Amino acid sequence: MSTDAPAPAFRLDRLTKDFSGTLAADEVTLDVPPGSLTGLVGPNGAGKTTSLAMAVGLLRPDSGTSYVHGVDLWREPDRAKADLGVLPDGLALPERLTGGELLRYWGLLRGMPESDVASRTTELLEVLELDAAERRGVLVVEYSTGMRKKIGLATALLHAPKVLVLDEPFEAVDPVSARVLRRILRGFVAGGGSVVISSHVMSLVEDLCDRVAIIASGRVEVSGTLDEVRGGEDLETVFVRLVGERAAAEGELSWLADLSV
Ligand SMILES: Nc1ncnc2c1ncn2[C@@H]1O[C@H](COP(=O)(O)OP(=O)(O)OP(=O)(O)O)[C@@H](O)[C@H]1O
Repeated sequence: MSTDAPAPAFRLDRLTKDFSGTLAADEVTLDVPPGSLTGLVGPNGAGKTTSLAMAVGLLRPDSGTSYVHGVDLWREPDRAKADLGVLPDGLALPERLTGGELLRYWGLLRGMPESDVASRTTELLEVLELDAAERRGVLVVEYSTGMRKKIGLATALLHAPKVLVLDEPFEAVDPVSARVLRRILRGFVAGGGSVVISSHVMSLVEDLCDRVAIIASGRVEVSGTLDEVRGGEDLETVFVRLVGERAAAEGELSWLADLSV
């Protein structure tokens, strides 16, 4: 066996899901090396959320599994999930709590020591700029979409996981917070952590990620380092070529073409 490449920190291994005839994920396979930041991109309905949900244990695959540092997540979920921080799509949070209360609840549920939960909660609320809302006693149910995304991220980070899986973490997040988040993720990776994010923003993936996978119609079309996948072009060009661009039909949306009064 070759000893060249380190064992992946996170592996999606032939994950497959058929929703009553819709093959949402077709043997989706992806290796995330330790200390890397992988961007998962693909058009709407490509299977990103389905694949990530199966990979983190939120959706049972028809077949295939995932491994967190070699631990089979579907065979040993408790062990695998201890090292996993997840921001799922459409996170359902206990809403009648403040952000701080939610993090405390989450941390104690994870079995963390109270003092760690308290100090990390304070720090996370401050770094993610949720501390002012906390002082006003704002409940999560009253949070904006971006604030909900940030408190979701805080729950993913609280227990210092080794692998982060974040479904569209930058969606609805303001530019200042996005910078903070990029800084957090870069620091996390520099410390040996591994990250998978899904995103529709090619420039963000090119700026942040060192690896990328393009998924279309439930299949990983290409994956590798950013440079391998781009092959000298920009990511959007490669993406559109692989995924296929819909040609404009003559007269398309003609009712929008002349809005003169
Ligand atoms: N619970 C479900 N029941 C039936 N079909 C589903 C279900 N969830 C997803 N699908 C279908 O599976 C396919 C993949 O959906 P998925 O949400 O994984 O795509 P995605 O790449 O995350 O899309 P987007 O970029 O729009 O978020 C789509 O055809 C979708 O309609």
